[in-house]
Amino acid sequence: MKHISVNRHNVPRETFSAVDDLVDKYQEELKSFLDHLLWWNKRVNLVSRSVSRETVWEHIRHSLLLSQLEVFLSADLIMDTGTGGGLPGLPLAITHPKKHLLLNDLVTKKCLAIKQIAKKMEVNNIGIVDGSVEQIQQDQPFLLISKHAFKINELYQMTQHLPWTSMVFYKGEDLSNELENISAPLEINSYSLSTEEKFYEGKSIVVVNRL
Ligand SMILES: C[S@@+](CC[C@H](N)C(=O)[O-])C[C@H]1O[C@@H](n2cnc3c(N)ncnc32)[C@H](O)[C@@H]1O
Repeated sequence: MKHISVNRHNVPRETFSAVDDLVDKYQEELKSFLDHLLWWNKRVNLVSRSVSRETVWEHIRHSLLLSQLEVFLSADLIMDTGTGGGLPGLPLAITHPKKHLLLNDLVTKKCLAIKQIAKKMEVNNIGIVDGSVEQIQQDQPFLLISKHAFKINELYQMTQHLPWTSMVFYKGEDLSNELENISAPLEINSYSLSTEEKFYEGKSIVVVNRL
């Protein structure tokens, strides 16, 4: 696939340290989000029912890794599609109050739950977009992000009509089955998160740019 270039990078240890500093700074708010998420998870299936508090906390920290990449730093409007219980969108909104985040999910009851969480926590820099990402209408350019919800080609086909500037995926490192049927020229930068920490083994953040 000559029209799609894939460049691979490793995320350095300092990036994780910077995220840990951010977690320390917003410790109280992020712990409150964790409490709300687990409370709602008993009523609405937002994350796996059997998942431990510690693992959900890791997902929150994982969500924040994007905040260290230029593609996020330079974006004012960000849409998180397939957000489920608000990951990665809500932790990013909590720690970046000057950015505006739109959180989208297909399932109305998940959207209602995250709306309630944001209201209770007074997180005012978000909007909720209920329904399939295919149906969304948006004129303003934005950064499209998604964690563990879509394959690259799947989301690309569903959002060709939207003015996203880049798409960011939280996913594994093997992209071989995800680029078929994309005819447009793209540049992909894949940032490996594999470190000595078991949680991040085989995980990456993939940035897709239109050329
Ligand atoms: C595996 S969950 C991931 C949730 C969250 N991003 C996380 O990391 O915990 C995938 C989510 O994508 C949502 N989803 C599936 N198809 C969708 C679509 N066409 N438009 C918007 N959301 C969709 C599902 O409802 C589900 O909440």
